[in-house]
Amino acid sequence: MTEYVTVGNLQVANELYQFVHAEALPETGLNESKFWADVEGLISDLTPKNHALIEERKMFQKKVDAWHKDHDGYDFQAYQLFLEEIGYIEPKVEDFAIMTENVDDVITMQSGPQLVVPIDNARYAINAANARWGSLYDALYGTDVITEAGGAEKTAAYNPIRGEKVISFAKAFLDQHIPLSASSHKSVTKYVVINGKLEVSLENGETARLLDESKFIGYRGVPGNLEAVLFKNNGLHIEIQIDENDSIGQSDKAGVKDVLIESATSCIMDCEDSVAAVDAEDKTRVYRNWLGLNRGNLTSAFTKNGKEINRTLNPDRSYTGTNGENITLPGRVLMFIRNVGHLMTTNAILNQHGEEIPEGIMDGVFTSLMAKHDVLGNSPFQNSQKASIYIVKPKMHGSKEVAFANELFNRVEDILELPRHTIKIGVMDEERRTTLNLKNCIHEVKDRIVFINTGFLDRTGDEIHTSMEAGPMIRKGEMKSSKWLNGYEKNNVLTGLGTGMKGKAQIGKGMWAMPDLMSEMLAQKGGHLQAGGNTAWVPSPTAATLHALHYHEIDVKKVQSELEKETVNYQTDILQLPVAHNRNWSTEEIQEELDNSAQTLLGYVVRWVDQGVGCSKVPDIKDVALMEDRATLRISSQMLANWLHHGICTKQQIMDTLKRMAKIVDKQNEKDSAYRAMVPNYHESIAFQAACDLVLKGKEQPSGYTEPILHKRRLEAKEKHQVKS
Ligand SMILES: CC(=O)SCCNC(=O)CCNC(=O)[C@H](O)C(C)(C)COP(=O)(O)OP(=O)(O)OC[C@H]1O[C@@H](n2cnc3c(N)ncnc32)[C@H](O)[C@@H]1OP(=O)(O)O
Ligand SMILES: O=CC(=O)O
Ligand SMILES: [Mg+2]
Repeated sequence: MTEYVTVGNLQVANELYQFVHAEALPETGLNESKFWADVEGLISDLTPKNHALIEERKMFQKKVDAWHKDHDGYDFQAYQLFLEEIGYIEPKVEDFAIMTENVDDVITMQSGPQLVVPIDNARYAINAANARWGSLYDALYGTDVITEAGGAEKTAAYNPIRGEKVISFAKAFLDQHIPLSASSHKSVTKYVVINGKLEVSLENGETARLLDESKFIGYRGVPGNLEAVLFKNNGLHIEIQIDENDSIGQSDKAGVKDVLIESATSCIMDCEDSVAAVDAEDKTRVYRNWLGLNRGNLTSAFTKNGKEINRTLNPDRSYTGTNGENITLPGRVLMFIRNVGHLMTTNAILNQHGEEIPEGIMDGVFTSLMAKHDVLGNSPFQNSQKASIYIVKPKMHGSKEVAFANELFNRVEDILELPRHTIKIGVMDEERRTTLNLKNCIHEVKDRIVFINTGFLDRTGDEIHTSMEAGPMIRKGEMKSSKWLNGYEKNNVLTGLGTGMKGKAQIGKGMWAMPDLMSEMLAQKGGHLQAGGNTAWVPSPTAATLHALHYHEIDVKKVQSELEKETVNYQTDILQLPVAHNRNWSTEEIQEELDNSAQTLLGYVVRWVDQGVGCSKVPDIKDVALMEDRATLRISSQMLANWLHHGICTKQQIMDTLKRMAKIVDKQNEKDSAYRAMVPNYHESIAFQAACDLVLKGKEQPSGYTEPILHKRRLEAKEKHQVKS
């Protein structure tokens, strides 16, 4: 049972109240009683508006459902007109350009990878904050980018054959982007600095310089005996590390022990898709981690490979510049915090009627309160050089919901005594009504917007749910190449550019959801830059280091300058529903689709409900490990619900499939001592019941979201098993 403290007319969970009182509020310059009184006023003013917006979502869904039921077949013109008439497609605002000020250079000047991390996991969150720099040697050695052919297996001890391949790849990368005036980095025997310029000795006895000398910008050590050489290409840094005594450096002609890559320039500390936080206890843990990141004192102690590790935030990096001046580069990423959306309520605070308050309002207040410590300089580190707070707001439907987020942020700034527009917003374009009205959405926050991003996973879930009554959907694997999705991606970039985002805000692309397929990522994810994205999401620091290589190859600003000339309207494409017209799937194909969705769904849900893990790596039926989160779960559950609704499969088939897949998932988790098997007591397993609900009640879930069922079942599991998170 949650214990509450009465604060004015609010009931605040004791755990949260004590945290705010003792840890979050001190040194913010805020008066505690005024703060709570202001929060109470905010909750009482904005809760009815929040609820009204959720009601409006239901109203639209009802009308869309009814339209499809009334219209056999798909008449595009009629459908478009209908959406306009009901206000689902809004009249477009006049042209405008965003006006956001005080935005960090990472956003306005640099293009680079964006890492996402569940903030409830301190060990991962600190790792993410430190992922600004990554070892290219480690990223290559540890992944499938380097094949195991020819004796290059990943062995427990260092495999010099694999090591050779890694070094060769890294030096070829240097040759491509930091070329020498002659020969190759592979032939360098010494790097030295002479009169502020880099000079290299080659194994043939000759010397060379850089083809473009401006790419050398600094060093560590002394000019004749360097420890590090610093380069800049396309706005991103590369550091060659030299140490002849190091085990790798010893075997290198020039003593090179590693090539460090500026990797994730920014990171999203996530409170949403990747997090399982269902009550005051969980939310306080989330907020405490965020506070620690803003105060610079978050730590995590753990044992890895028999070694005790105490992980802390990395300091900035120092170099000597070419004119002998000191250069300092950030040692950490620029952090955004992703709040939850407008849907859920939380029992961490109850209002004057004893009702749960909207969780998004609570996140807005508290994540900004923690970030005020960064604005005030209450940390040895600095996140924003421009005294800004960066919040990503997900899962908003249409411009009214964005206007609501703006109103919330205005009010929060007033409560926290922050200048107007200190809080910047990243708008996730991941719901259909936002895609169709993106320009209007951006307009509502034109003074604080710093990013738009295609969250194509949630967006796919919303596409399925919105058109549930239109017919059975195409198979999951076909979604990525479907017309609507392509149009959605293009519309996002062109709308961003059309509202003046080039050089002012990020136009982001979505997650690489196959964390172990790095070779494939290297082959494909450059496409995000070619499409005009100046950032794109990666699931791990290693992926960030590898994805950073794309930004050396492609100058996104140039790509964007070309795209800015395009004036295509993609609305017609966006409205092409992914309904399967050719439905002659074989029994095997149908079963394969059911198996695939059921396996990843169960593999994710069982850890969420029983263990409170919000993001997991789950093998699919082909044994490819997939990043699963609430958005991918939304797709799987809505797919199954859609096929069930249209009679492509029966309830019995779904149940048989879930039960069969539960056995496989149990087997996959057999080495986890904390795991609770779902088989044979399906009725006892709260996780299995949650999985069933997600499919069988999927059609009724608001916008097809998974969190109402996940939260309810997790709370039930915590209660039943007396779990402390
Ligand atoms: C639709 C959307 O909203 S997408 C956004 C939401 N998704 C995410 O945020 C994905 C974040 N990624 C993750 O949570 C993880 O990478 C997972 C769950 C996919 C895989 O996790 P694991 O199975 O533990 O990965 P794996 O064993 O390969 O690697 C673990 C190591 O990588 C690190 N790591 C993995 N992912 C991350 C990350 N996102 N940030 C920082 N470090 C990370 C861990 O700290 C750990 O290193 P350590 O032992 O030194 O601490
Ligand atoms: O949040 C990201 C998504 O794809 O959904
Ligand atoms: Mg999402």
